[in-house]
Amino acid sequence: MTAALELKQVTASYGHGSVLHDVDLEVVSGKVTALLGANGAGKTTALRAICGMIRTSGDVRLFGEKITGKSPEAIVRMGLAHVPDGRGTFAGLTVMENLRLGAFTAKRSDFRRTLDQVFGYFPRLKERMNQQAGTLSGGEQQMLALGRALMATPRLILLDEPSIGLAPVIVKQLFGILEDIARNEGVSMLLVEQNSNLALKLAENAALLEVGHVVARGSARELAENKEIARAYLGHDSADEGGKAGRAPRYDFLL
Ligand SMILES: Nc1ncnc2c1ncn2[C@@H]1O[C@H](COP(=O)(O)OP(=O)(O)OP(=O)(O)O)[C@@H](O)[C@H]1O
Repeated sequence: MTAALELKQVTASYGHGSVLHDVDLEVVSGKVTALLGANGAGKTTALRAICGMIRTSGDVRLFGEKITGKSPEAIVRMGLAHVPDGRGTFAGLTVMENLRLGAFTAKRSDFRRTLDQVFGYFPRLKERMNQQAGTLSGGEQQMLALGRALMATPRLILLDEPSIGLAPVIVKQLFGILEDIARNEGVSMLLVEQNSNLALKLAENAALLEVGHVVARGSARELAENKEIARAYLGHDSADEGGKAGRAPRYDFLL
């Protein structure tokens, strides 16, 4: 089966030195892949590189079609949606106006059906459709960011830290909805998440970035059950055992 997303030997920079180095990564069609790593490892940069937002070399393919070098708009039109860190909703626009903006690349005839689907997942957005996005709670804004992405009828969604700043009960609800979207709509996802335990529960596969290099890759279960990785990255860190993020060895057996 063609991968939803495939990166081969991808290098990316902000103009100075490279931040991503020869990254290979895959998202299986219809599945969730988690991209994990410590602060500054390059996770957000990887999402920006995929979206065409920064200078990138190597091969990035969306459902088999090369997208390296294409404009962000062209890539969105090919079926990719990006829910960025900080959510990226327009604070001065209403919920409905934000959702309409999300639909700008979608077929007009899909609008009503997609809107009903979004309101089905997020009834709170329907209740608040005339409210300014900037007045929503953090959880509602994250729902709006996801709803706006869904309005583009994407085949692949890139999610950057959806749980950040949200109360645990809202995070649980949000991840339940992400699971439903992946399962019911067959939408593929690449999920960047600081909360690795949560991400590995949702994802089938995962990759671990360290200073711009992929140092481990495998099924989510393999990564979750690996003691060294768990110690270094998954919140079971222990100073006695020397497991500090950023000092982990390479896990070549998983590459
Ligand atoms: N706009 C930018 N211009 C220059 N350098 C940047 C920019 N954004 C990020 N960087 C640098 O790129 C490296 C990777 O940052 P990135 O934000 O991708 O990491 P991350 O894994 O997403 O971490 P975090 O979880 O802290 O956001 C860091 O060294 C960071 O300082």
